[in-house]
Amino acid sequence: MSNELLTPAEMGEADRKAIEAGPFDGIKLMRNAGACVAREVLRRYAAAERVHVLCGPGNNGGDGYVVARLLAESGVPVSLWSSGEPRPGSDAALAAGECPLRPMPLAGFLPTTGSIIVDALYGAGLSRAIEGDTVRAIELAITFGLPVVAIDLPSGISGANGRVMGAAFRAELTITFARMKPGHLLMPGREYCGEMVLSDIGISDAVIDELQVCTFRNCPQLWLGEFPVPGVDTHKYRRGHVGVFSGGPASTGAGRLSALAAARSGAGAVTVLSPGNALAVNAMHLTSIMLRKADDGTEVEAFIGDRRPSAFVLGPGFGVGDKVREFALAVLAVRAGVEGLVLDADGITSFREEPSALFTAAAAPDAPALVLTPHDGEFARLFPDLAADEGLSKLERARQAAARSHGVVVAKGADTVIAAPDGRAAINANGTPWLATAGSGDVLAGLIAGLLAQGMPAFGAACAAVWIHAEAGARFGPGLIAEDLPLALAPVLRELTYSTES
Ligand SMILES: NC(=O)C1=CN([C@@H]2O[C@H](COP(=O)(O)OP(=O)(O)OC[C@H]3O[C@@H](n4cnc5c(N)ncnc54)[C@H](O)[C@@H]3O)[C@@H](O)[C@H]2O)[C@@H](O)CC1
Ligand SMILES: [K+]
Repeated sequence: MSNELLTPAEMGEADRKAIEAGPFDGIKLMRNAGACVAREVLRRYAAAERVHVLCGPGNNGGDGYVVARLLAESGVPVSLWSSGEPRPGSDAALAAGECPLRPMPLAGFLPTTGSIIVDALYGAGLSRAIEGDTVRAIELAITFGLPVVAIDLPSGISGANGRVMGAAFRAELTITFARMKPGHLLMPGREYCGEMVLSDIGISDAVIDELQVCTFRNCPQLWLGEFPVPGVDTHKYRRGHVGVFSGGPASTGAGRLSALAAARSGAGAVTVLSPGNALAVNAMHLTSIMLRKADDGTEVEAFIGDRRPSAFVLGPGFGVGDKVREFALAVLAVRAGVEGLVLDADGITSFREEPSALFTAAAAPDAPALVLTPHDGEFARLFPDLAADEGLSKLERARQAAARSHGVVVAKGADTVIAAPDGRAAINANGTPWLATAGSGDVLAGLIAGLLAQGMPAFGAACAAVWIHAEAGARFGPGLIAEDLPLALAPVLRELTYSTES
């Protein structure tokens, strides 16, 4: 696995363990890191008239001295600038000693057009806001419109949470080592990193395994082993049955989008549970998807008893109020057969006055899995204290929300975070702005429920759905509307299904 995300502290620990385990000591790891960066610079920026390497006082600067030496040895014109001397005896001091170029003070940094910048000022060790000469260098890079290649992280971006600390370089390319960090994927860090390259510098998987990391980049590797593939002897009810609650006559579309997505995801049957006064509207728009009246808890329970549904979607277009709470608690009270409840949109907002009722129901032993899919506003309604806590990253917020709610939390956005109550979390990285369209969240909710209904565990189902949804949106591209998404899921699902067979 190479999709673990390491905080800067965990990365430091991995460096130490790798050095202890050998065969590479600190300076050798640094030479490997510098060599990876130099290779990328030579390959991608062969036409650069000059490379300005900006070195900080720590090991990030140490990588920079290696890059400067290797580029100079390759005949590239290099200017070396330093914001502070490396500590005597450190690996960075050794790397500086091996570099034939003498650094000039960063205070005098003046680039020329046609050159590029290698940013080796601060990486994992950034501990406070950037200021002074570094801010000036960042401004000059912008003024001259120079491409920036960042080593490990663009200086000024926190590896832990992706925040800009004072100011930051906007890199065209960021080369990081061993594993990515949360700050590479959380916004705004992701935008500042530009294209990302993950380089192997000789830190083994065994060393990373020892850290028992529970934060991941969301990619198929994380959940493909749990992805449902129907056996040849299956029948429709073995592929799961999803119930989707519809809103009233004027807001039935959202539920139908969820229903379509659940059906496309491979669930064998889908039923729209509709208020009596919206049955006619729903009936006009449904073909393979079933329709059933559900005006109160008794009718929901009767449906569960008769049809043995395995997952539900509640919230899209439903309207805020008592009925949501009644239906959600009725579903969470089922003790066998129902795998999960996806609570979205109005479903989340309806619990704002009394979230503990929801969380307690989800905490009960053998309760169906709860999956919450809030965007920022909905998140703040259910978890106001976490949303207001400036000290928490989106990753930490989602993780705490999952622990508190006893549910899987899908904190949506350009950097969707999926967190499980047991502490696992994944940050999604294939998001696309084309998904920022009305109804796209309804499709996501249906997709999660469809995967849950087929027996996929809740965290995996949520991660898979987020990734598949984004992949489908990105492939469709311009012109995408939510109605297109259920069908656009098909090629992505097809590829995943066949890749599990190889
Ligand atoms: N052996 C290792 O540990 C390896 C480390 N590597 C590199 O080492 C980096 C981490 O090195 P370090 O832990 O030394 O950290 P950094 O080099 O990122 O920064 C630490 C130094 O910067 C200073 N500093 C932090 N924030 C500052 C600010 N806002 N303004 C001014 N000074 C500031 C600190 O006081 C310290 O001197 C990684 O990002 C990676 O590039 C790689 O060489 C691979 C091997
Ligand atoms: K850097």
